[in-house]
Amino acid sequence: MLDLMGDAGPAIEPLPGRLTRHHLTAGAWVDVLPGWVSGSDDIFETLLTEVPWRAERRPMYDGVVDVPRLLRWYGRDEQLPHPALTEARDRLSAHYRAELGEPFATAGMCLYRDGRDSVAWHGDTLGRSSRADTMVAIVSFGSPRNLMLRPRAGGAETLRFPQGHGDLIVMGGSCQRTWEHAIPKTARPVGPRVSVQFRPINVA
Ligand SMILES: O=C(O)CCC(=O)C(=O)O
Ligand SMILES: [Fe+2]
Repeated sequence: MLDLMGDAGPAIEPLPGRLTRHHLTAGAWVDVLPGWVSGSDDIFETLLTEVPWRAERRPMYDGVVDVPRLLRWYGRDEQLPHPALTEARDRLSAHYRAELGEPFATAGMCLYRDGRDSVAWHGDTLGRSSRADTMVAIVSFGSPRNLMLRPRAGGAETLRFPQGHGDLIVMGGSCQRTWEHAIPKTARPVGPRVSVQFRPINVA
């Protein structure tokens, strides 16, 4: 999982011509590029140790439950915790500029401490993404976990996209409105994973 060349710094490959697009139903798509960021050990270490992770609690039924992952959200003008993440965001913005029509701006981060941490089925439908096509680009660091996708309309099979150290997945088109995604819990022994989600402004 971790890079063999431990002291090699992060390197971010150019995006043009390397992404594979999967067209889903209803105008949704995902682009994938495994191993987009190499030499990611340094980024992962920084994310684990320097991000001020927060535990959240949310109302559920008649009680309050712990959100099963730690969170941190970086606004448009906030310095990201590692320069390679700024470079990743800027490369994504440049590559998708024509199709997206605006840059990626915010960075949401999740820390899945082990296989018991997860995110339940949902679409990122707060803000403009409830009505309009948009993109959410996710870069993963650390232990691999599965990102699952299923159409809201039901019917089609659930799709599984394994997300490992340095992998990129971009959900685009109507994906947030017409499909749902999840990171399921796993009984396999897995170490921590951090995901960094880049979104345009007013998409969450
Ligand atoms: O961790 C991931 O890859 C997905 C996180 C996610 O879906 C979210 O924060 O909205
Ligand atoms: Fe999400």
